[in-house]
Amino acid sequence: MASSSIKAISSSAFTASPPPSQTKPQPSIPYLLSFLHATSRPISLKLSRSRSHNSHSHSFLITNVLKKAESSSDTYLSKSSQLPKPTSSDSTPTVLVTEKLGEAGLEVLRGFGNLECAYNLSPEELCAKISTCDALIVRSGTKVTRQVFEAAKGRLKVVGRAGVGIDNVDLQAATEFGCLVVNAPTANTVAAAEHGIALLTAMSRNVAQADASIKAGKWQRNKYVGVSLVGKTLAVMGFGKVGSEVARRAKGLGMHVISHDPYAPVDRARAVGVELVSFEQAIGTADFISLHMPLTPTTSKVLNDKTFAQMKKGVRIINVARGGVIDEDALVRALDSGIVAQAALDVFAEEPPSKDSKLVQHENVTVTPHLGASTKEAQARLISPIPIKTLSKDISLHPLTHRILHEMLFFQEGVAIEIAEAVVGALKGELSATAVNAPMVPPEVLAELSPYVVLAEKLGKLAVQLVAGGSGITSVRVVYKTARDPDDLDTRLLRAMITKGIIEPISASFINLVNADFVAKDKGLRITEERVAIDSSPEFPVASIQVHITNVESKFASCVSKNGNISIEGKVKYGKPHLTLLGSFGVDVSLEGNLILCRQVDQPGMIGQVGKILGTENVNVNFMSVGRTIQKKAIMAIGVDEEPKEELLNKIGKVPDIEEFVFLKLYKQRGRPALRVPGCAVNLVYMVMSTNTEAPHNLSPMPPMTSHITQGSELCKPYMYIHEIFWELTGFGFYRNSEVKRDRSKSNPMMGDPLGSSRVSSQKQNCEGIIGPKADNIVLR
Ligand SMILES: NC(=O)C1=CN([C@@H]2O[C@H](COP(=O)(O)OP(=O)(O)OC[C@H]3O[C@@H](n4cnc5c(N)ncnc54)[C@H](O)[C@@H]3O)[C@@H](O)[C@H]2O)C=CC1
Ligand SMILES: O=C(O)C(=O)COP(=O)(O)O
Repeated sequence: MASSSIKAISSSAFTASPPPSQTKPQPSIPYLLSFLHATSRPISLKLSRSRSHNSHSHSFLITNVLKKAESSSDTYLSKSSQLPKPTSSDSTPTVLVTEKLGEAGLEVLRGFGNLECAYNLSPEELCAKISTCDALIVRSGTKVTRQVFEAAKGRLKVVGRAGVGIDNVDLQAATEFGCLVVNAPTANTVAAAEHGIALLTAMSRNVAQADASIKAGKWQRNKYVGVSLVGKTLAVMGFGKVGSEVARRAKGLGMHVISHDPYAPVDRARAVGVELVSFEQAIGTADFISLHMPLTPTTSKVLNDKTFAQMKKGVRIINVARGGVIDEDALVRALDSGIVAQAALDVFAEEPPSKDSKLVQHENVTVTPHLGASTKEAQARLISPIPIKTLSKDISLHPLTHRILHEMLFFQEGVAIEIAEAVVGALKGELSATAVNAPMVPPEVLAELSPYVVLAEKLGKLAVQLVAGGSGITSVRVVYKTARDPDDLDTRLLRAMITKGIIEPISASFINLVNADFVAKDKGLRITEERVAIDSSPEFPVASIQVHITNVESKFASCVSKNGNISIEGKVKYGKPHLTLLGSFGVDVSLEGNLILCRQVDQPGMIGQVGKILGTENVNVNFMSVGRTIQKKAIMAIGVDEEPKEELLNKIGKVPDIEEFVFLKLYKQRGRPALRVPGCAVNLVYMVMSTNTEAPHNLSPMPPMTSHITQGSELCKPYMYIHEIFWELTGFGFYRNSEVKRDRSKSNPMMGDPLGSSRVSSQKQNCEGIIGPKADNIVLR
């Protein structure tokens, strides 16, 4: 059990630096759940639409703790106080869509909140509108600049890019403002690949030019002799989703396909029969070059005078990626000199390009107006290579699971639905699977970390309240005791929640996974993390979390450890956060409600005296714990539901032999802290399918659960339903309020122990037990 080694696992070690003067992130209107807002509930309450929390209403006894940071952000704080506070009337989120989106996606958005479609807005008009919007959905035609985030005045929580390329969104600004950016990375892949192939074939046979010629009354058969594709070498630059689909199709046309992509796995390319080669080899040997990389500082103008000079004379270029990856003036020169025989372009550095653009007007250039993603199927409809009826006949399934299975196995959803669901999910406080500027925490990691996430935020809140006013926090050390290997413990979420717990109560900032590190750095707060390896079962991710605040004075001397730091430690017990160490004193206090901590002489009668004071003032005590210390001292921790009046606290302070006491406000958890994680349905259905195709028939609704699935669209119900079952019955820590309890007498040994081990692998087995024919081994109440 003893700690065997200590090593730093990661660190967001920030040196105090003055915050940028003009670009302060503004606080969000705190009605959204989870990581996207400041709220008393740290984790998304699934399917809930309650948005009535106002973090600004919490009063704290501590002031001036982040003195240094606050004094340097006076302007920001005073500005923030002018922000509109949420009211019940504006609690329905507003989503602004600035470019054409498929009707199916708009329908999802309408079902969730206020939808406003305003196309062709000028930058000024967008800025004027954005402060009334919670989400913005754009395609490639809207530039979401820093000015837009500034103009949003903290209300904008998510930007949805209905497509792949996010080069039109200022990601740095979004992150600084704590605004999540999500995209729809898969729905238009096939469309873009097909357009690439369309341009390849059209260009090689002069289709566009010949079409224009014949419409102009000419018949020029000799002029438009084309080139054949079969046996020619195509270099696919960027072997990602689109590039690999282009490669697959080009091989079908009999081409020899090579690819350059510094990050693509060799195996994936080999599986398609494509050889990965160096940049020079790719451009030096290809007859056709098709561009499929993102526009980044590295790929900007990657085709330029120098690289055109390295190409085979007469090479043909296709660009369905981004105009900026080509130096367009250099391409005109290469076309004029004959190095490049032809080019087919869907994208341009400036869109739309100027009417008299030499490139667009060049006779050897075929152009389309950024149409890569523009098919009906990509934008809105489902693509179904296998008809539903065929599938249903082969595998007899409950209707509830149809949509999930089809989508998983056979369907690709349109961009509109993909982005609408991502944005709605983000507004509900879920971590999005398509987040672009937040770390992706896989669903199974999220599931097992969830109780620790609650603990982390509570420890942050507690620690900051133990700091005496006037001493600025600059350095926080977090220690995780864990039996897990470093690779098996992702602490970003825990660090973000500790940061949130420390900073939010004492400043106008709001913290989420997107901006936690940025805000900490901005406030000159250095957070370092350490791992203490313990010799025990790695079943649980973390055995305990310690928060140490260094170089500060405390208002409760008992929480200062021997090395002079404010030190607290917490553990998750039975799915609930507990305080287990205060300074050098062991305690065991459930971190719910508010907390009164007293240090007293260890003698009979103390508990009675304090209890009597609380009782006469009608303050309900929900728990009490006394920890003895050496030297005849004791620490008494009292959990109270209400916030006691100041006179009452003074009375406690006057009890003889109470040497010091502190009141800490931790807020009561409202509702059931639970987490809806995208992707669970897929895990579950995968499991069901792989083990028992009959099982979905047994997904008949269980009454206590159905109340949770009545919200939301019909379309979502199967998901919600399966999420409910999955989490209620298998996600450890989610049956916190005893809604789900195993009745051992009815346990079915064939089905495994449904509330047993909580590791991911066994969760799947547990699901089998629960979703299988005999689900009566679970009692719901
Ligand atoms: N014209 C249109 O309407 C559409 C355009 N696109 C664009 O197509 C491009 C590719 O999209 P996806 O395949 O979905 O993205 P992806 O992220 O799946 O693939 C991009 C690939 O480029 C590779 N890459 C990154 N840097 C590279 C470099 N320096 N050299 C070579 N390869 C590099 C990456 O490793 C990755 O494999 C993006 O620029 C996207 O914006 C996508 C959809 C529609
Ligand atoms: O998804 C992409 O990257 C695209 O370029 C598609 O752009 P669009 O949504 O059609 O404006």
